Amino acid sequence: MRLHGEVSFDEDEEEVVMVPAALSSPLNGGAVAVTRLVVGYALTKKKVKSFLQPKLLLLARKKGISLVAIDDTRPLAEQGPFDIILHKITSKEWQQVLEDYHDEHPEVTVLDPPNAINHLNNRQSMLAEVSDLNLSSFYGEVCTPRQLVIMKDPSSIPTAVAMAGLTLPLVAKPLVVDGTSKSHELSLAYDEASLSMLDPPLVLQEFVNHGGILFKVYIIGETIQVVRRFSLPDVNTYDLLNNVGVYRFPRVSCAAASADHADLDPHIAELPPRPLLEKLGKELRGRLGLRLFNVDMIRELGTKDRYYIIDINYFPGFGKMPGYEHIFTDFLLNIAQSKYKKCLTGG
Ligand SMILES: O=P(O)(O)O[C@@H]1[C@@H](O)[C@H](OP(=O)(O)O)[C@@H](OP(=O)(O)O)[C@@H](O)[C@H]1OP(=O)(O)O
Ligand SMILES: Nc1ncnc2c1ncn2[C@@H]1O[C@H](COP(=O)(O)OP(=O)(O)O)[C@@H](O)[C@H]1O
Ligand SMILES: [Mg+2]
Ligand SMILES: [Mg+2]
Repeated sequence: MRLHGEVSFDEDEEEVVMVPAALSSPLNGGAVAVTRLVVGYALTKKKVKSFLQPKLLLLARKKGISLVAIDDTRPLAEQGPFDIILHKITSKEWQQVLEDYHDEHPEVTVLDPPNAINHLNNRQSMLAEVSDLNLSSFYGEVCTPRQLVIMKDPSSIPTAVAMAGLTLPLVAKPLVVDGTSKSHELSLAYDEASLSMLDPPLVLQEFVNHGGILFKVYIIGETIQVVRRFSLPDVNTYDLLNNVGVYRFPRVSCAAASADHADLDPHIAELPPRPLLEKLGKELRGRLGLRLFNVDMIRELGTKDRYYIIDINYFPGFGKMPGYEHIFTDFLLNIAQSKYKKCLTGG
């Protein structure tokens, strides 16, 4: 572990060690840690605006965390040194730069490793990781809707759907998730014949009625926070019998507008039990190899504890989370603290 400074002694003759982390407990021999943690970030302008809010920057500074913009016009190796690199850039070039840099600097924590993030850039591999969760002993069952991947030939879709036995209506989602607005252009299909109007590659996912409320489960390291968001309305039999075609629908649930204070049916609005969320978070961190993500989860209408994961997002809009600045800065310091403790114990 690279120390930023050197051992020195303050006026109380206390050994003061400059370490790249805020250690709340005294160091060996009673030294008190002085903190400085350097976090390099590679984020789009839009993300910088939504995530690096003044309240985060202020608290980070108070906690001895320097947030440094990575200059993508200069070699990464000439920048830093960094303790942590935080990023959300989808280009292959950036991924290669990051992987080469990490080969040279294994001591730098990359949040999160590009190869783990790539799993979420495809709506098939995204959910494949969580299709066989077995959490039923933790207050509920969590699964994923049945879905079918269509790579090409739209005319083949109606037959493929009939062969797969998928139940209408279906949500059509672009297969690739790459941060563009196109990857969020979703449609609802009411009948099989209309499916041939769709534009592969896509995934067709069975629509699950869930009372129009979705749970956004945000995960930052070991911290989990769940919020309610408005979602698509239920589709009843009448709708199915009296609608044909494929309908594009706008982005509904990423709006910051929370449904947490809406007047909702308690059976629909009741949050998933905390033990379930804790177990789910632990499972997903392990399976996905990620520490910064969220999960769109719905409870099937009429059930008490049957949940479906319908979407997983890397480095989502944490800025919308109440109190995110405290959660995120503590998360960064905990990373450095555990690295430094490992360094002290040779672990
Ligand atoms: O896909 P969702 O569920 O709308 O979540 C979005 C999504 O993560 C989006 O990222 P991207 O898929 O466009 O790359 C996030 O945009 P930013 O990275 O600019 O923040 C949104 O913030 C997410 O919304 P939410 O945080 O409500 O899940
Ligand atoms: N299988 C589904 N059943 C019911 N509603 C769904 C389903 N899939 C998506 N939705 C609705 O569409 C919204 C967007 O779908 P999602 O998979 O989260 O795409 P995005 O990555 O664009 O957020 C969800 O927030 C939810 O409201
Ligand atoms: Mg979503
Ligand atoms: Mg998404």
